[in-house]
Amino acid sequence: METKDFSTWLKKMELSHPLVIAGPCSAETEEQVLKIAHQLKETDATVFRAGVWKPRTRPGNFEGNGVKALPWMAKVKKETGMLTTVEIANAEHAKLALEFDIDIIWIGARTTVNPFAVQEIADALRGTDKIVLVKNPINPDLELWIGAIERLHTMGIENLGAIHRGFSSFKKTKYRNTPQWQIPIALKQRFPTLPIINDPSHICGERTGIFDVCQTSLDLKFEGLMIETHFDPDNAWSDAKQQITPARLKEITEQLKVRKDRVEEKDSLEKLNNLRAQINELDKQLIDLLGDRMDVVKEIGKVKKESNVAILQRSRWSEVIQGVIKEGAQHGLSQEFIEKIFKSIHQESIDHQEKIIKG
Ligand SMILES: O=C(O)C(=O)C[C@]1(C(=O)O)C=C[C@@H](O)C=C1
Repeated sequence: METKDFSTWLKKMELSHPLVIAGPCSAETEEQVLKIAHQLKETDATVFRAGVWKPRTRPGNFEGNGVKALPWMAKVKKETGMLTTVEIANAEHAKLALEFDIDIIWIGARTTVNPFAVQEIADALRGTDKIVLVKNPINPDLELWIGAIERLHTMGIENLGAIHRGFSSFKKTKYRNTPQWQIPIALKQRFPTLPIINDPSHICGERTGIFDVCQTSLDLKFEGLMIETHFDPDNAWSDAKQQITPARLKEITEQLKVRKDRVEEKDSLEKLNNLRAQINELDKQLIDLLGDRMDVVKEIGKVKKESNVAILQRSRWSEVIQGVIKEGAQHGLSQEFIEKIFKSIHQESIDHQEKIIKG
């Protein structure tokens, strides 16, 4: 599967810009759906999205109009020429989406987490030539995301893609769902041709920040954007805070910069090569230093073995962390970054000392 070309469906669209999927969080009424779709005709949007079945975290919220809204999507396609897409969460939804000729079907984040549900959907969609997009699971688990894509591929579905909507976290951050960009990047490394669509609406959870997340995703070579759009966002029946108007969508896509794959100008290329040579040298020094540090850690391991002392030394480790955070700040390095790196270093130290103590 790694070597397959998954981008055919996107290439066939012959777009001169990243794919834009837009439309309301929920299909509220036929009038609302059609009004938004007609306003989107003035934008770069090629695909119209609307939630028909809405999985909600807590009960008592609007859970979508269900099958009743599917003919509205057909009307959108007929009146505007846009392709249509809805989220499905089970095999029954999958069958209905096929029956109503929805062009792109996406599997939601809360469904991707459940391999049984994904398998039932894959069975229901077996052999379809419709495009199927898989949102990342709500938990940061790349293998689960890939597993869902594999289940669909095994059922003969070739037109595949992924949607990155960020990941739930217990820790409060400025995002509704933290992007954890390293995860979609790792997906791209494994499946270089698999189109990945970014969903800044669910990452941000509010309007501000949408532009920045879009720009980051384009800088990381994502193939498209899915943005929740409503003519009256404040009065939307779901996710009111994160929807934007079609006019704002137009502004955003006009301001976004799509960058080239690589540097072509001779002078810049020379500069870049020089800087990369410096990076190579510095990386080598970093590894040498890490190796030296680990040699000292191993010596400490021997002392601990002789004295029968525990590997984990919490107060010493706090002292180390406090020191490097302070040092890092002087170099403009964030506390989060330093903590992440030193957590890995600490783990490696513990692994080495365990080997010494046990051996
Ligand atoms: O100072 C020690 O006791 C060590 O073993 C070194 C080290 C480190 O990597 O800095 C490793 C494990 C301990 O929890 C604390 C610190």
